[in-house]
Amino acid sequence: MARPKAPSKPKPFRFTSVSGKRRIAKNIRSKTTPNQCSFVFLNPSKWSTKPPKGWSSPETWKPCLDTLLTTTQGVCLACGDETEEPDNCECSLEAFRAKDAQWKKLFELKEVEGMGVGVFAKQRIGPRTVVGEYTGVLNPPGHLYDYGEVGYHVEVPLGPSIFSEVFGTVDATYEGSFVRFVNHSCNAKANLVTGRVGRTRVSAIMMKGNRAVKAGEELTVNYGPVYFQGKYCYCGYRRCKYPDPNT
Ligand SMILES: C[S@@+](CC[C@H](N)C(=O)[O-])C[C@H]1O[C@@H](n2cnc3c(N)ncnc32)[C@H](O)[C@@H]1O
Repeated sequence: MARPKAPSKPKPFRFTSVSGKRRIAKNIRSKTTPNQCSFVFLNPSKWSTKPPKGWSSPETWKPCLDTLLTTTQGVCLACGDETEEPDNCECSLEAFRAKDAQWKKLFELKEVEGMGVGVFAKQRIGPRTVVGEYTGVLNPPGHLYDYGEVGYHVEVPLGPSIFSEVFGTVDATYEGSFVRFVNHSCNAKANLVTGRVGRTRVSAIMMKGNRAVKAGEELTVNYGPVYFQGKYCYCGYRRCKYPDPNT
């Protein structure tokens, strides 16, 4: 599972501002420009040659994508195989990612007042649709915010077992897919899920079983209570759980 060849020139994301102008997207706090990237990769120099605490078989430790992300368990997010038997499906990660690369057919990025950029559907997206993979650089356990910005990370279990207690984080601060722009709502219609495609563990956004987004509607997920410790939510839902008392 070598890192795929990166495109020669990284492409930034563009969004439509509230005034209707097309702009290059920036990260909320650092104002750095994230680039589009359709795969998960790692920088071996950030990973210790010693196995992380809790790693099940220290003698097999090797900080590479094959060791960290190959799994034979979990639901396949490409074909929906739920049997936890990866031999039932031969889904290809490349094909899954190639479909994701066409994201602009289904979604567009638009400014959401007070929340930066958000993801909007161009056409109806139905229940249980896998919307896109959360991609970026895989950071080691315990390095949640060392190399990135709060808000652009997802935790991912490492090693062959889905019951692993060792977690890394996929950091999309500088490189990631369009799903890094998905905002939080207390009435979210999608979830962030961890599954597999073929034999590779992936994190992706998936529509809930009973919810759909209409054309023109924003796609949102629930970030969970930990994210909102000490922060306010501006989702605007009438039963918002973390409202700003001053608004
Ligand atoms: C994964 S990013 C989403 C994309 C982000 N809007 C952007 O422009 O890059 C998460 C960040 O978006 C903002 N955000 C998303 N949903 C929010 C909400 N419901 N209320 C307040 N801020 C939100 C916060 O700054 C959060 O750290």
